[in-house]
Amino acid sequence: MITMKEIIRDPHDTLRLKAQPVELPLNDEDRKTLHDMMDYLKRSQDDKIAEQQQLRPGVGIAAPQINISKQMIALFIKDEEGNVLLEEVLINPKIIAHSSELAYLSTGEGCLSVDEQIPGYVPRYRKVTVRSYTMDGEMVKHRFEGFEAIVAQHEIDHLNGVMFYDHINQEDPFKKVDNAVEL
Ligand SMILES: O=C(O)C[C@@H](Cc1ccccc1)[C@H](O)SCc1ccccc1
Ligand code: NI
Repeated sequence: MITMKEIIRDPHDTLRLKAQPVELPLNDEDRKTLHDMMDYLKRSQDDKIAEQQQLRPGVGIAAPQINISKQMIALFIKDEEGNVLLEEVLINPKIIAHSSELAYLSTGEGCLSVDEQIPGYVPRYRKVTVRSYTMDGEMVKHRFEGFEAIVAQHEIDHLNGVMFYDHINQEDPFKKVDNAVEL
């Protein structure tokens, strides 16, 4: 079971590697890893369990964050009423198209692998089309926009050794970003 102990922290080297593509169909070990990642997200969003197990809430997690340098991501996003908006795994994902328009969270971003707060806007594409694969090796295309697109890009960055703060304007972290919507 994944707890905060299994989540590696900056500046661990693995967070800066380009993760390896996984072989399809997934073997049992990789299937278990993905299941454990999704299970972490669900437990982390259950207030009681998160409190008991001292978990930081997450809406996404990438395998490199548990020191597995493979191209696997779990996404789990609910709305305020607790309805599931997105429950998806991305295997060997690639952004194959994106809007010219950008978007960023007015609150900036955090990361389960970064213990300190790093303030600043993180500009990302407002819409992305992601090609990825199912556990059985079927190719799928996902179109994400808004918050879901931001989460997907944050996680895909982890597969490329990129951290959210790499995108923050060092001179002026809260500088308004041209051609971007603030979410
Ligand atoms: O570290 C991770 O990859 C998981 C992050 C992903 C993330 C951070 C900021 C913005 C989008 C995605 C965790 O989900 S951070 C916790 C969190 C929880 C709910 C909403 C936003 C961020
Ligand atoms: Ni992160």
